[in-house]
Amino acid sequence: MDDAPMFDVDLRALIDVLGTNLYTGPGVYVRELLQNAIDAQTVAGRSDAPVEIVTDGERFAISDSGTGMSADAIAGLLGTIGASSKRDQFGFGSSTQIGQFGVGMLSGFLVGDRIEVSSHADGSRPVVWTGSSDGRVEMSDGDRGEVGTTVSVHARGDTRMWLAPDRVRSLAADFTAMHPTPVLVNGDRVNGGPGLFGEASGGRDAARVAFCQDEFGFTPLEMFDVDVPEAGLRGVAFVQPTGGDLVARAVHRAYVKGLLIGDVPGLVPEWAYFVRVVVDSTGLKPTASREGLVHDDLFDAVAASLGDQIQGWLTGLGARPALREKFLAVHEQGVKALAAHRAELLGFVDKHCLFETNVGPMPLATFRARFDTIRYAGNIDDYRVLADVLAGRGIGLVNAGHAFETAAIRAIVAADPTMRCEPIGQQFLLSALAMPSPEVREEFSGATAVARRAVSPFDCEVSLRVFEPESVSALLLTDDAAQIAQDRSEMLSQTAGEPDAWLAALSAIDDGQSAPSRPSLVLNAANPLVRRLPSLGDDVVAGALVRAVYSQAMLRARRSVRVAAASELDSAITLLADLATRDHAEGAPE
Ligand SMILES: Nc1ncnc2c1ncn2[C@@H]1O[C@H](COP(=O)(O)OP(=O)(O)OP(=O)(O)O)[C@@H](O)[C@H]1O
Repeated sequence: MDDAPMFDVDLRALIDVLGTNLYTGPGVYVRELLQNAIDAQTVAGRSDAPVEIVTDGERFAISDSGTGMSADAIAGLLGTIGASSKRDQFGFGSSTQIGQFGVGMLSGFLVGDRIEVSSHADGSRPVVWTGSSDGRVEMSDGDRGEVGTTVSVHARGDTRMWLAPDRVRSLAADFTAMHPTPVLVNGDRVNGGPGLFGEASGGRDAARVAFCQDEFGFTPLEMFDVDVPEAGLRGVAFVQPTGGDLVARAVHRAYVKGLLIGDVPGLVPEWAYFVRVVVDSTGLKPTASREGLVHDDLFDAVAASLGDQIQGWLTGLGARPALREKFLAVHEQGVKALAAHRAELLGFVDKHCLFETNVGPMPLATFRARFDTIRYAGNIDDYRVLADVLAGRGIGLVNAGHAFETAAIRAIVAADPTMRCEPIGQQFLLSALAMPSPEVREEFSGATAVARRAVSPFDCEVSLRVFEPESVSALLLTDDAAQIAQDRSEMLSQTAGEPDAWLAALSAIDDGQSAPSRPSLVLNAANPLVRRLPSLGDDVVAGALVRAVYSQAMLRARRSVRVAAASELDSAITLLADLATRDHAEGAPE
């Protein structure tokens, strides 16, 4: 069995795979070697001792005072790809160290062809191990005095930039910013300073603001602590001071055991788009590249828990009016937009987000306490037509003119079965406007019939009401459903006879439905011109007057006139203009 053939590994090819598929760039070698040094010191109980990097652009060397490795350990661990001392017998990663895959050291080959490890373990002879990217390894006696390890890499010609002191300094500083172990690059400490997670005294909050500005690019509106004990996670949530991007996935900053993982999407639920978090966790698992987190059950539990904590913060705004106002000034539309899809936001939107209503701006909860039914207009035109008239009659109306407001209202109502909700369109006005007296109705019976005939080419109902102001001769009330039905029937009639399968299908659907309500021309019996209708005695003139009134109502409702209707309306107005001017023109031809 011992003689059984083994895999030969083409190390160069393996390094290419790691470089192009696992890691985002050659700079990861700084991170991997730093992490090995910190892990070794953690195991040796010397986390407070500095890890020192010396680099001049040609040669990079990192020294630690960790456990060191004996010749046997080096042969077993470094000479065997995938071997790691950081997994237990069951293959589980260590709770204190970061590494576990046994490939990190290979990242040195991304920038150099030779890695030299000079190590001294307690009770063993110092040793030097050299590994080459062509797969050759050498071992010789070393002369290192203190226990610990120095790993050196010599730059390949094209990789010198990755060993440049400034570059190394910035990579090391980013990676170890949250770690207590002091890291020196060419003698200068690159990490430390007041941490994000210490006590409030000692500059912690200023450090948090600076972190948010540097890393997320904004000064937070508010910041608060978050923690998820089962993931050994602590963190800070920063609330964005400007409306965030609802579509882009927000990324958050994650550290594991104090070492940078990077930007991680999905760490908080998408509805909490207004928050960015920085977290440090001992339980979340880094991916093999260590530049992302494994999306396992614990990750999902963390996202859910952070969501709960952000929701708790939102709820708490109820008792903090000044901050709530600031928050709503930038995020009101955003949370309204998401409320329909996120039960977590509904309560907040219901209680605190203002909706325009015909009795002043107010949250829906306040509106509901005042009116037993949430009546809302689903578009702004309808709202404008209806708001004042209904307010005058004591009927509350919400402007749900933006699509997401309608959706938010529906979701809020759906969450509470005791609540009543009624979308209303312009036709609702018909029931809200006063009917004329029986005498006036009687007086208008003939005129109404003439009016119906006059507007019959426009597929329109005629009703008679009395309303303010008198100067308005008529209203054209068109609900969306009626308008859509009218547009569709017009489209069908224009294309009649054309063999179009899509239109045929539409027409088939149409046949199966009961006729939708048609637009209504509501004549105002209080208007002087309309009042003249019953006494005109000439149906042609009366018809022309109704069509002129219809044109005015069209203009007022900001509806455009269809081509077919335009000529009918044109001749009506010409007739009236002719009648009105006939007696004034001197010497003009008849
Ligand atoms: N500076 C060091 N001091 C002591 N031991 C070390 C040092 N660097 C590496 N080792 C040993 O070599 C092993 C292999 O290191 P390598 O970086 O390849 O993988 P790892 O750190 O175990 O896992 P990962 O691939 O996840 O980083 C380590 O498990 C550790 O036992």
